[in-house]
Amino acid sequence: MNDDKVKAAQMAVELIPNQAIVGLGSGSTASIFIDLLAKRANEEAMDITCVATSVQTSQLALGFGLKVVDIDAVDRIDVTVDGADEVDGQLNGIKGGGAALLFEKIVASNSTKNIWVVDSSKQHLNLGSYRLPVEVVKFGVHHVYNYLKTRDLKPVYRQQEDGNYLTTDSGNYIIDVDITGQKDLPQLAKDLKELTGVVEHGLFIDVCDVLLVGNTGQAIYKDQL
Ligand SMILES: O=C[C@H](O)[C@H](O)[C@H](O)COP(=O)(O)O
Repeated sequence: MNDDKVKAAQMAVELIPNQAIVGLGSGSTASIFIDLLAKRANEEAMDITCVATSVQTSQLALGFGLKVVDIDAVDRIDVTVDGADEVDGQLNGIKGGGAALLFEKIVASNSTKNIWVVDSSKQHLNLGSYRLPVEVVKFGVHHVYNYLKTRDLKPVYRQQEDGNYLTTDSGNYIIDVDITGQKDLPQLAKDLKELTGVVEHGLFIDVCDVLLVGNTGQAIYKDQL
């Protein structure tokens, strides 16, 4: 287990108040957080209700004994803790390396506070080292792929180990694109959203409120930047 991810997850667990409705992210760092949250909730007899961002996360949390409810069973999520694939100096990020970006963005959008847990390898001055995941409905996907090619985004279908295209929890495909050289990311985010067939993309702009960095023990608050 990566110690830096554990440290970031530990820092996040300390920020969860009793009786909170907690959004559970997806990926390896979020999974560590879920484990530690379950332990703390058990030790301190906390009353925590969780909303999961993927089938895998839901199963993991239930396995640890956490109470998991459907997102539509709650009015609002108090705090969501999630990982990220890349984060810039303004706390904007790329997510979706684990293909959970759609549910992650829905949960994040309905959360009062979003905490990201990372190790410092995820921090970059500008986004683009990580390929941006774009979630696309299966019908007509190749037309979207071709369009992304014309935009010089160097699209690549995400594949499983067996060579088949990976299918998300919502039954869609993921196309990973190269955003190096894209100067205006908010505009790119809009353009991608407007593209028929695109369900969501992994650019999370102005979403993260607090970034917890494991190796340095830093807590970076968006409103203090
Ligand atoms: O779809 C997956 C998520 O966006 C993850 O939060 C992201 O990939 C980071 O995962 P990890 O903590 O495993 O690096």
